[in-house]
Parts: sequence; structure tokens; C-alpha cells
Amino acid sequence: MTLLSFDPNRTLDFIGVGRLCIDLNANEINRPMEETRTFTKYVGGSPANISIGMSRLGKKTGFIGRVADDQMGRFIVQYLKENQIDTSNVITDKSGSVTGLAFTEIKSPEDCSILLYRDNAADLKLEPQDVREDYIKQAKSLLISGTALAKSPSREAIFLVLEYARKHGVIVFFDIDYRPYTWTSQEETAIYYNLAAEKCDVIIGTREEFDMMEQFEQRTEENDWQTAKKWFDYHAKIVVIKHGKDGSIAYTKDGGSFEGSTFPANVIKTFGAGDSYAAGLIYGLMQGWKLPKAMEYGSAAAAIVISSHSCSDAMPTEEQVDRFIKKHRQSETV
Ligand SMILES: Nc1ncnc2c1ncn2[C@@H]1O[C@H](COP(=O)(O)OP(=O)(O)OP(=O)(O)O)[C@@H](O)[C@H]1O
Ligand SMILES: O=C(O)C[C@@H](O)[C@H](O)C(=O)CO
Repeated sequence: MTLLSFDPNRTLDFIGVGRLCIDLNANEINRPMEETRTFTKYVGGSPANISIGMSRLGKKTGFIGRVADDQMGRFIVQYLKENQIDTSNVITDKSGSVTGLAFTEIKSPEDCSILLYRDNAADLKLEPQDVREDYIKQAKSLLISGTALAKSPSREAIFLVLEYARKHGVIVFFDIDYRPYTWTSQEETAIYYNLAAEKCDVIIGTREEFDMMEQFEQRTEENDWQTAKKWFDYHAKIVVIKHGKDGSIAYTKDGGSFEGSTFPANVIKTFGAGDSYAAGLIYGLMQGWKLPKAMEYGSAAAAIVISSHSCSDAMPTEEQVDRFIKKHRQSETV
């Protein structure tokens, strides 16, 4: 049974929607940010990272979003272009908004945190009028991330994206991407996440993110299968629950379940794992691979990115992922 049918006649493989921001990753690592003096600037924002990952993996990629009318906004657009991402639907916001900043603290490889400066962020100024039906219907798939639901008008724009995607048979990937700092209440968050998830084909999140979505449900136990099967009553075909270094598990509407393992990594920082995993997984599914192989690709991409200082810059090519997996297999046979 083919779970996901990607229309081969579409001109775009993938469209990312939402947050385009800047990562400022501490250069002096393995210490608190209070002791950090310098940072390296990268393009960031979970949907941006995933889109860059998809493009690096050879997929024809577009983006729908807003950037600030400043040097950071121009830096982001230029970087997307350099990575062969169509920016015809990336709008420069003229309302005086600013670029969201993500300062990353790397206290240790396992103890990392992100300080987000997101007041008046341009990405949340995305409006329904920015969402073009004729653009969306060109795509085989698209990705929304939950943070774009945090505020109006971005919230309404996302629901219009979902309406057009459903109308034109565009496969929708929903990366939950829960960032508490962007929301006013957990209740509001759960309501909007659930409303969006009902319209999506593939839902990807961590155990904690799904727990947030399920806060109104009287669950006797934390159960990945219980989490997944709820969404098969809606539009979902695949639900993926990520468990950090313990790997991931995927459930399918036709009753399948698949555990994803991890690759050994020389971890510099843990963040970026989710975005690179999503890029590798989505790429694999678009290649027509079975879930275990697609999950393996995602895990390999994640291991590569968490072994690097950046997220977007480190998103691997097909050749890099293939070489990484081959090298790991050879080391296993020695
Ligand atoms: N320490 C690790 N070593 C190897 N692989 C890892 C490690 N941490 C995460 N991964 C891989 O990345 C995938 C996603 O990681 P995780 O569950 O942390 O998602 P996330 O919380 O969304 O990530 P992020 O920290 O980027 O927000 C995991 O399922 C696993 O395959
Ligand atoms: O998504 C964000 O706002 C933060 C990202 O830019 C950062 O690269 C990260 O946390 C990736 O997981």
C-alpha cells in the first residue's frame, strides 16, 4: 500500500513555510553564554533549516515566508538563493519588523539551550494574502512548523496553506517544532496544534511535543501508539515520534510500526538534530523508500549535523549522507 502519493507532474518537490531567522552560535563552546564573547551567524529557523536540507539533498525547493527589511533579511534571502531555493514567495516585510534571533548556548555537547529574541519578528507577520494558491499547487509536498501558529496573521496564513494543500493534493508534513517562548499559553498552543495536525499527512514531533498537544486528553499512560493512532482518524498516514539519542519510532495508518536507531556521533551540540532528521526522512519518503530506510537517512543526517557547529550550513548532501552510512556499516563489519 502506497502511503504517500507524490504527484510526479509538479514543478517543485517541496515548499517550506514559516520561520526564517538567524542563528548566532557561540564560538566559545562548553561554557555558559555569560562567558561567551563571539558568535557565528548562520541562517536558522526550523522550516528554513529543513528546506535547506531538502535542497542540499537534491530536491527542488521553494519557500513561503517573510523576512525583515534589513541586512539580516537580505542575508537570509541571499543564502536561500545560493542554496538553489526559490525565493519568489519570500516577502520583505515593511512594517518595521526585525529578524528573529536564536542565540545558542553550548555548555556541553549534551547541555545546549537556545535564547530566542523574537519580539516583532518578521516571520510571524506572514499574511494570508502572501499565500498563493498557484504556487502551492505546483508542489509535491510542503512543510509547516508549529511555531508559525503562535500569532496572527501567520496563524491564519498557515491554515490557508493547509486549505490549498488539501485542495491540490499536496502532501503536508507537520513538524511540531514547539518553542514555548513564542506562545502565550499551553492551552492555546495545544488547541491550534491539534487543529493544524488534523489536516496533515505526516506528523513529526518529540514525545514532549506530543504530550503538550495531548494535555486535554485523559491519558492513563504515555504511549507512542496511543499518540499516533489518534491522527489516523484524521488525515495522517504516518506519525513519527522522536526520542533524541534513543532514536525514533514511526507508525503508519495501515498498522505498521518501525523503530529508528541512531548513528554514533561526535556531538558538538544537540540542536539541529530534529531539522536534519526531518530533512533526511522526508527526502527518503519522497524517494519512495520504505520507512526504515527513510528513518535511517534522517538519523544519519542528524548525526552529521549534531557533529557540526551549525545547523543550516551543516545540512548534508546525498553524497555526504551516503558516505556516512557506508563508513558506519564498514566500521560495524571490522
Ligand atoms: N545524541 C545523538 N546521537 C545520535 N543521534 C541523535 C542524537 N540526538 C538525536 N539524534 C537523532 O536525531 C533525531 C531527532 O533528535 P531529537 O529527538 O532530539 O529531535 P528534536 O528534539 O526535534 O531535535 P532538536 O534538538 O534539533 O530540536 C533522533 O531521532 C535521532 O535519530
Ligand atoms: O528554529 C529556531 O528558531 C531555532 C533554529 O534556528 C536552530 O537552528 C535550532 O534550534 C535547530 O533545531
